[in-house]
Amino acid sequence: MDWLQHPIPQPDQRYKLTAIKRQEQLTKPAGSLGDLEDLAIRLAALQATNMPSVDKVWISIFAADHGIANAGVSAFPQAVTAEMVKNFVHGGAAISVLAKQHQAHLEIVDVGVASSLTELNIIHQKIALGTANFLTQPAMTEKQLLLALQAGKDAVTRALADNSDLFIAGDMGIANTSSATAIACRLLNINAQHLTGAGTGLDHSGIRHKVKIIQQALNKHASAGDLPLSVLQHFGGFEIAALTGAYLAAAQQRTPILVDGFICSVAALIATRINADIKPWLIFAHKSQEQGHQLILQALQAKALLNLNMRLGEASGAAVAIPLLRSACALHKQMATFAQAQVSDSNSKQTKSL
Ligand SMILES: O=C(O)c1ccc[n+]([C@@H]2O[C@H](COP(=O)([O-])O)[C@@H](O)[C@H]2O)c1
Ligand SMILES: Cc1cc2nc[nH]c2cc1C
Repeated sequence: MDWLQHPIPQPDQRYKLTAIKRQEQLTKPAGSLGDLEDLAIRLAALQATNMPSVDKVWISIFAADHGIANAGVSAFPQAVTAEMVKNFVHGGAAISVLAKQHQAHLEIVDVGVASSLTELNIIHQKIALGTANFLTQPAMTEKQLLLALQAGKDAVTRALADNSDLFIAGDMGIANTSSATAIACRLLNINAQHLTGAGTGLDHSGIRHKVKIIQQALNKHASAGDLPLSVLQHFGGFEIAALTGAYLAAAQQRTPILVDGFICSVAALIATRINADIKPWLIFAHKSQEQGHQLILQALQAKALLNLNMRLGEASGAAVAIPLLRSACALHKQMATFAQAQVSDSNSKQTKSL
């Protein structure tokens, strides 16, 4: 698995400078398009082009189950993971609607759903029938971890073969906020109490129980240390490992990444711990309502584009941000410059009327 350590290129500074200059020349007061200007400049540098575009968007949803679901940490039963995968395929899920609305390619990858999905038209890379319960043992073996990371890389290979100019990944897995929370607690050295949230909708006593379980697991695996791959192996899940592998592979291959909510941001955090050079390739779409997301974003020194109180996962928060990226690119490309439109710029002499 030496590919994990492959270098990640820096964004292209020449295209960045050219894009900054162009933004200064467009017919608007300097900086008035705010974060949309930064987005266009970032995308120009990442895509190494004068005119960035996000016309071809690729979305991979990684689905898997979690042994920790047995500990009663989710408001929903484990069966929902498989049921939602069917819903994705049949077009009824939020991400199905959003992918269609934005003409994005949507694929579902089964990396560890507990029930058989062989009849479905999805990518079949099932590693096991869910992770082991990390309360009692490591969530996965080292071999399983490597397979899950590879499944993420494989998704990027398909995205690039399709000439995608933006990569989005999403997660589906009942109990995966417990997995993601435990990982973040260990990587950031924070107690479970400060990071644990409601996930799919636990009430106060449900959250108290979830905190207890996650803290117990953190104590049990104290000797696992805080190296990112060890933490991932101990706390899971297969879809989080696939997200991590996908993000690293996308950045290695110069593809900008639009990151979804809490679970995806934890995968992004793991990826930055494996190779900090990934940072500029990660565009954070939204701040999830999940309690710990703000702390993860802070740790990554990242500002999310949107704050819509969403907490769905399945790449939905990233998908709703696609039009923002498209607007940023369209403005950058199509607005007239002051010279072209013969509009006086801020340096022009004021004509004094007597
Ligand atoms: O990404 C988020 O911000 C997010 C926040 C809360 C819940 N989810 C989704 O809900 C599921 C996990 O929630 P839970 O309560 O079962 O741990 C999983 O399928 C996630 O995609 C996702
Ligand atoms: C219904 C449902 C849909 C989801 N989509 C992503 N995670 C989810 C969790 C639940 C429970």
